[in-house]
Amino acid sequence: MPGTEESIKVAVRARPLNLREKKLKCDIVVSMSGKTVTASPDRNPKHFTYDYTFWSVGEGQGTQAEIFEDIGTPMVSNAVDGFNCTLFAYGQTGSGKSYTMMGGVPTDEGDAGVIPRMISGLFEEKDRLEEDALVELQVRISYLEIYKEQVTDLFASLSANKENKVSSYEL
Ligand SMILES: Nc1ncnc2c1ncn2[C@@H]1O[C@H](COP(=O)(O)OP(=O)(O)OP(=O)(O)O)[C@@H](O)[C@H]1O
Repeated sequence: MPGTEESIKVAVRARPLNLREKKLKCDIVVSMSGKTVTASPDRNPKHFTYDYTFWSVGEGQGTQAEIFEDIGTPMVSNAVDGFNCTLFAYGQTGSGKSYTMMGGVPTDEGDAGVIPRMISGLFEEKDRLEEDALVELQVRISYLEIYKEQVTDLFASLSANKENKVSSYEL
């Protein structure tokens, strides 16, 4: 991000155990302290340091609002300053990518993910700057999924594509 030492920031988020994992009485095999994540803390611990860590395992911890505050807000202000920004979610299936990016229960505002929060923030900034007649801003958005080396345009099925075909491209 401009104005900071590193142009790429990496965050890790732990999600709560799901029902299946609870039924199986699975153990949580990571711990977090500050920016350090420890894998297998009880035997053969391995430490990894990130720019941000979000525990999200207990109630009210690592909330959607905190993720937006730490990651989304600086990206909105950098985008408004004219820099290209990318937010990229990576993780195995069921690890919480969609929940982090888009959110959970649609009717619960507190559950909204980083994308809807960033879009609101972006348009608030756009309105504010245009009201002051400082600039005229254009906003362009694309929404892509990369799965098994296939890039899929997730907006394609929502737009004018009447046959409901999703555009995708081989990498
Ligand atoms: N931080 C979290 N707090 C509460 N629930 C979460 C959290 N992260 C994920 N979940 C829940 O875990 C489940 C799996 O999450 P999600 O669908 O976001 O995973 P995913 O990585 O997008 O999976 P896939 O790659 O299979 O699409 C969902 O029911 C989601 O609501």
